[in-house]
Amino acid sequence: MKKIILLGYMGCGKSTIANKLSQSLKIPFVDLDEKIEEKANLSINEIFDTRGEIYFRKLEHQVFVELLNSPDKQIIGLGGGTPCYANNHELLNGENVASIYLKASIDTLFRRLSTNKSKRPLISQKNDVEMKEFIATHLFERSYYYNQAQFKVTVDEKTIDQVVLDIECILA
Ligand SMILES: Nc1ncnc2c1ncn2[C@@H]1O[C@H](COP(=O)(O)OP(=O)(O)OP(=O)(O)O)[C@@H](O)[C@H]1O
Ligand SMILES: O=C(O)C1=C[C@@H](O)[C@@H](O)[C@H](O)C1
Ligand SMILES: [Mg+2]
Repeated sequence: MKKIILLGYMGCGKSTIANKLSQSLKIPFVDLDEKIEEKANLSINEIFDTRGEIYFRKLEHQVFVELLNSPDKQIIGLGGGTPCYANNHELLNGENVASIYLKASIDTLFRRLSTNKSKRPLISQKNDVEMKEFIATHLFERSYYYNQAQFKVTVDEKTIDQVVLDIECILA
């Protein structure tokens, strides 16, 4: 398998799990958000603030396609919204791709994101009540796209190592 793709809502653990999986499988990890920041030479927050979300979504699609077309074996951690724009969800079932949805509940996401929202422009200005409501609605709207992944791993109440093991079983 050339590309292992991890996807799911902000805070579900894509970057954390991909890093661990990368160490365990000895396959390099590429974080799509970081690649976009490199390419634009701006942080995600700066891209949203100065260029707007539509510009970001076009760049996100372009960088995702470039990564998929590269010949290297890679673990790719998508951005939280990647599968939901520009028909990117259709790329989750491409040749040589294993796509895995890291599924987290609203409560898990709220807990993780409320302590860590400054780098996430879609939620950075929201208070706790607004954020919980936003996550619930947004996750519901996005679930159709996340469910296009080939595999699904529930992450609630699991340690990072447990999630990594679950993924290794799927890939074995
Ligand atoms: N299985 C887990 N158990 C406990 N905490 C976890 C687990 N997985 C991730 N976390 C924690 O949840 C937070 C969010 O994780 P991470 O940044 O990896 O999410 P992400 O999906 O990459 O988010 P984003 O889409 O915003 O980049 C981090 O603080 C991380 O340490
Ligand atoms: O869920 C989203 O739409 C986003 C998630 C992040 O990973 C970044 O890609 C950006 O903040 C947008
Ligand atoms: Mg991440």
